[in-house]
Amino acid sequence: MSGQRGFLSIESKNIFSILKKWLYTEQDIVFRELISNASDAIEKLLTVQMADKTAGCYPQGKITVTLDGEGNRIIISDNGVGMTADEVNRYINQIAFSGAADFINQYREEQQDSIIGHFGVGFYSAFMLADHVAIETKSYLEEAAAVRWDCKSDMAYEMTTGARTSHGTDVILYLNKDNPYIEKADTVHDIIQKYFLFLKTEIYFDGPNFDHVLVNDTNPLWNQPDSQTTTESMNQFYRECYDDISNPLFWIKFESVDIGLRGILFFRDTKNQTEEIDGTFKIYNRGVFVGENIKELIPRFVNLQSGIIDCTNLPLVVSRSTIREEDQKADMASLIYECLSQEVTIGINHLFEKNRADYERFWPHLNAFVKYGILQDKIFASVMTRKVIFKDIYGQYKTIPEYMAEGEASAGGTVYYASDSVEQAHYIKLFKRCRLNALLFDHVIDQPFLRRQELIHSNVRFVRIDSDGEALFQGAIHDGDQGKIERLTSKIHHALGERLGQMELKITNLEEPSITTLIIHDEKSRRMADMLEIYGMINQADTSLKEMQSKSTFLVNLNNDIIRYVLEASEAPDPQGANCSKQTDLILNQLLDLALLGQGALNVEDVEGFILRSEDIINQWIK
Ligand SMILES: Nc1ncnc2c1ncn2[C@@H]1O[C@H](COP(=O)(O)OP(=O)(O)OP(=O)(O)O)[C@@H](O)[C@H]1O
Repeated sequence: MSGQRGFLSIESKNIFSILKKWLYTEQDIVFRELISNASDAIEKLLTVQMADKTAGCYPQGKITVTLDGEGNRIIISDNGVGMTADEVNRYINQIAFSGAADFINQYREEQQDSIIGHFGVGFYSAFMLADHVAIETKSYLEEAAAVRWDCKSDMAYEMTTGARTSHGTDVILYLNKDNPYIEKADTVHDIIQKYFLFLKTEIYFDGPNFDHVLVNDTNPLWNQPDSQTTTESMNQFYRECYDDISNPLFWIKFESVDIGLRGILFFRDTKNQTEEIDGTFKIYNRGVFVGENIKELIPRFVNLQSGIIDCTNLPLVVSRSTIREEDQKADMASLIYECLSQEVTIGINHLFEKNRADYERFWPHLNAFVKYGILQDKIFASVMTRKVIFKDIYGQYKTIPEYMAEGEASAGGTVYYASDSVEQAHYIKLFKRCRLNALLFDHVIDQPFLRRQELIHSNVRFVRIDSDGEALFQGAIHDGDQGKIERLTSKIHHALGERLGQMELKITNLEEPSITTLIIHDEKSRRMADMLEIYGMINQADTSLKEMQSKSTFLVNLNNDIIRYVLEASEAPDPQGANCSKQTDLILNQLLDLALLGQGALNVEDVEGFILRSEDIINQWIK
């Protein structure tokens, strides 16, 4: 071939100037671009072979990256389709594909990293590392001559007869003095592995301390049939891929032929941490790394777990020859997004339906994930809302429909819940004593989850265990009670006076005789008070202000021995001269304090009175 010289076309100037700006920012992408081209060339040859039965049988595709320290070169070789002189002219010299130029112009104003990270600038990225780039290539076509192309970054090129004897391409980078790779074979190996860990074509690396080392896994687990994968292989894959010392709890393998998507979602062992942290989602395009945790592709709640997807139609790597319209890109992204929502929904629902024991065993790790998913994702919510489980106060897991079906406490469409099993321990015990049930809503996500449930199910009321319980404890007034109620009311007002504050007094016969007194909140006003506290409008310690905000009732059980004693106690001095009224006052004050203590709402000022009265009672015993 007689030498051909020329200058690169005008559009390439744009690319060069942009590349210069990007210099030193993300030089790793040179490897991504050039190895992708090599892999494409091998794929093209396979396509030719499949389409044309008369075509020869080509050797298995192979890419070799060589770090030549002595020659100060990096060489990327493939045995793919190669290029004829005409193709080099068309694809390399005239990069005048207007689409690409437009595309680059459009994005040049944007943040540079995001452009180069997501959209390949192709072969010309080689000039980020090298002042001089050469191509040695030979087309697979019979009779095609080998071609050598040399270009120094002054934009002039020269084409001469090449040295290759077999089809394929070598791209040779004569490195700049200040390139960061020549002494760092380990770094180069790791970069290739980062981008091409799962490429279908074998990639070998040669360099100081690397003797033709295979870099990638050409048959990743998500491409293998289930019969070939074992629990141990999955566990090992997960631990290595996500640098975790624990095995995953379980995984979901999925595939959508329509959009060319395959992947695995690993459910992480969160070790019962109360604050779950995000997982890592790795995204590949035909085994080429695209990015991690890309929010346009991975539903937010799915990203609480770790996973991997490989999609042949990913929009984020845009080939110069297949630049897609913006709206099409957005469509593909939302298809992937929806597909992931669906797969996760199917997987978790399957676990609930087919293996409830494991679903419950994993629940501490899945709790926030499932509830967050319901709050955030319509598809997931439509299936999983009725399958959220809560521990009840007896330690059994139940869905809300299961709890409602039990009757008793849920009569009238009410779900009783405890939001803090320590703070509300007194009421939990009370519920147990009355053989009633309530669910534990004690995760931080439970309150927003509950509010959403109320919006959706207007016929279900959620009531905290210490609120609106009067109906639950089934108070009743019998014939002849009226007189007792009046007498007791007067004794209570005499004893407690101002201490009752805004509280309503209610005297009734509760079915359960062991309950003496109870403070019951009005659910609505209690929530209002809690909200004011959350927004800092009420100080947490300021229990009296909180009380004022939340309407509550002081419930006194006529069907209780202590209350009967108070009721019957004479107000005249006894034969020893003791003042009986003083004694009932003391008992009633003490009962109010105990009710407040049960609520965790005893004021600092009241504590002193409570201690003195308690000592008084002990003194009366020991005398
Ligand atoms: N190793 C190779 N073997 C055969 N042809 C190649 C090789 N490298 C590049 N080419 C040809 O040169 C063209 C331009 O490559 P370039 O990497 O610049 O763009 P692209 O691969 O089309 O798009 P992208 O911007 O995504 O990289 C390719 O489309 C291909 O036809």
